[in-house]
Formats: sequence, structure tokens, C-alpha cells
Amino acid sequence: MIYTCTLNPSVDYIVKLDELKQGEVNLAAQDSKIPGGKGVNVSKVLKRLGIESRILGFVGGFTGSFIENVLQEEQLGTDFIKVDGDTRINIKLKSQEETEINGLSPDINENHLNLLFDKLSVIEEGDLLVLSGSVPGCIRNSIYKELIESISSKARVIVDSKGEPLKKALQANPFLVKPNHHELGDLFDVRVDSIEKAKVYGQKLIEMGAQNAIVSMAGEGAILFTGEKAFRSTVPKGEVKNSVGAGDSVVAGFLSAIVKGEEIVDAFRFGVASGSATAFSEGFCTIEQVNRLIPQVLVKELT
Ligand SMILES: Nc1ncnc2c1ncn2[C@@H]1O[C@H](COP(=O)(O)OP(=O)(O)OP(=O)(O)O)[C@@H](O)[C@H]1O
Ligand SMILES: O=P(O)(O)OC[C@@]1(O)O[C@H](CO)[C@@H](O)[C@@H]1O
Repeated sequence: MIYTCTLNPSVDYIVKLDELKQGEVNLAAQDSKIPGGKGVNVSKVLKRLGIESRILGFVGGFTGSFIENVLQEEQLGTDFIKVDGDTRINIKLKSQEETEINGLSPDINENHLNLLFDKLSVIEEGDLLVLSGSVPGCIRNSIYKELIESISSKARVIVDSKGEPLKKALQANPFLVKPNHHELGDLFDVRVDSIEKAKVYGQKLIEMGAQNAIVSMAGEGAILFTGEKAFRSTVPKGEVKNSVGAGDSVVAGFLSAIVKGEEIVDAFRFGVASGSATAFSEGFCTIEQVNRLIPQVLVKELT
């Protein structure tokens, strides 16, 4: 089974405007409200790629009920822990450019965390666990490391996060981490603005404990690090309509290939095609779109 865990899910309020005028009343041209959060998105994309998963995390209030109801209507398996406050609302404004305002998460206490550790105790040999997204401020930043250690190497773990939670998680030897190039740079207090720099700093993720790493670089492609080797992929050409969830689609596409027993380099290729298929869509990718883009994703070893 694949478990995705989102400590900080959200209702994503996606608003389209022809032009955003600051300091004025703006009328939306289109809007939608959808359950979000990185792990939730990974599960949604996995379903589109024909793979079942179980969604864990914390939800609360009217926004939490909305997330749970919609995901259940979409026949996604959820096993959330309830908290008292409202799950955050994240505003994604799409006008001349994309602007995001991510809301504040509700309080999560030690009892809630213990419930999460209990839920993860059912993980069996061969399962996969995805720990995705930001860690709410009320939770200690060693949480991903502790969650990985609690399942004591039974499952392969993928971590898609940033900052201290990601840095600490590396010490627990996750199977894969997937920062984008900005998040990679933030870890080392540098700007990662070239393939050369991404190669140097991405390799450090392996030295710091990750078994594998994917550094995504939006339209510049992505790099896979597998211990001693590194591979660069191109991305397909197309019109970017939406970047929300593109990174989550890379993780989902990669995982969907891994569970089918594909080699890691092929899984990387499928992940990148999934990310681009989402970037080129209004919502998330479909398996048909991913398959169409696969021939345009070229992977070469970096020497
Ligand atoms: N301009 C683009 N052209 C083609 N593919 C793209 C483009 N931008 C993003 N992608 C696809 O989306 C993937 C993830 O993009 P990015 O590196 O921005 O990750 P991210 O920041 O984690 O994504 P997100 O926007 O979901 O947070 C890329 O690896 C690529 O497959
Ligand atoms: O604040 P985080 O957890 O880093 O990111 C949250 C978020 O921006 O990530 C998803 C897209 O990847 C959205 O559904 C959600 O709103």
C-alpha cells in the first residue's frame, strides 16, 4: 500500500482574474475550491495513474470536513486525524502571473501526533510512505525524521518538503527526496541557478543521507541522483497553464512506476512527464497525457 501523509493540507481556492489590480476591488473571472496539500495531490494523481493509496494527515473545522467529503466522493481512501481548528485555505491567484497566499494551519498537539504514529504502525514490509509538504509551525521540525525512524526501514519513504524538516529527514535515510532548485538552494544558503550548481548541491543530499534525490528545475528539466550517479532529463515543450501540483505529479508519476517494478531511471522519466502533463493542464494530468509526453523526456547520465 502507498500511504501519503499531509501534516498541513489545505482547501485551495483557485481564482482567475484577467488582471490583478492591487488596492482595488477585483472581480474573479473564474474560481474553484479543491482539497489540496502536497500529499493529498500525490494521492489524487496516483489515482489518475491507476494506483490506489491511503491519505493520512490532520484536518479540522468546516474546511477539513469539505476536504474529507470531496476526497471520499472521489473515492480516495482517507484516514485523517481530526483537530479543533480550521484547516487552512490557500489562495492561488492566477492573473498576469501566479500569486499564492497560504493560510495558517490549525493547532496540532502531542496527542494528535501520537495518533499519527499509531496509524503509521500498521505499515508493512514493502509499503511506501510519502511525507509531503510544509510542517505547521506548531510541530517540531524533526517530525519527518521521527516518522521515518518510527517505521524502522519497513517502507521506502519519499520526502517532499523544504528547510529544516527536510534537512533533518535526510538523517533518517529516506528512499527519495524531491526539492525544487529553490528549495535546494535554501538548504545551503546559495542560489541554484544552473545545472552545474544543481549537480553539486543535489549530490550533497546523498552525502547527507538520502538514498536518491530528484531536483526539479521547472522548465529547465530535472536531475536524478542515485547514490554515485546523476541523470539529467529534458522536459517536454508546451504551454504552462498551471504549476500548482506539478511537483506533486512528479512524485506521483515516479511512485506509480516504482510500484510497477520499473527501474529508477525509467520511474524518473515517467515522473517528469507527469509533472509536465500537469503543468500543461488546467487541473492534474491524466495517464493519456503522460504517455503522450514520455517520448519527449530524454534522460542522459551527467558526467
Ligand atoms: N515550463 C515547464 N515546461 C515543462 N514542464 C514543466 C515546466 N514547469 C514545470 N514543469 C514540470 O513540472 C515539474 C515540477 O516543476 P517544479 O520544478 O517547478 O517543481 P515544484 O516547485 O515542486 O512544483 P510546484 O509548482 O508543484 O510546487 C517539472 O519537473 C516539470 O516536469
Ligand atoms: O505549504 P506547503 O505544504 O508547502 O504547500 C501547500 C500547497 O501550496 O502545495 C500544493 C501544491 O504542491 C497545494 O495544493 C497547496 O496549497
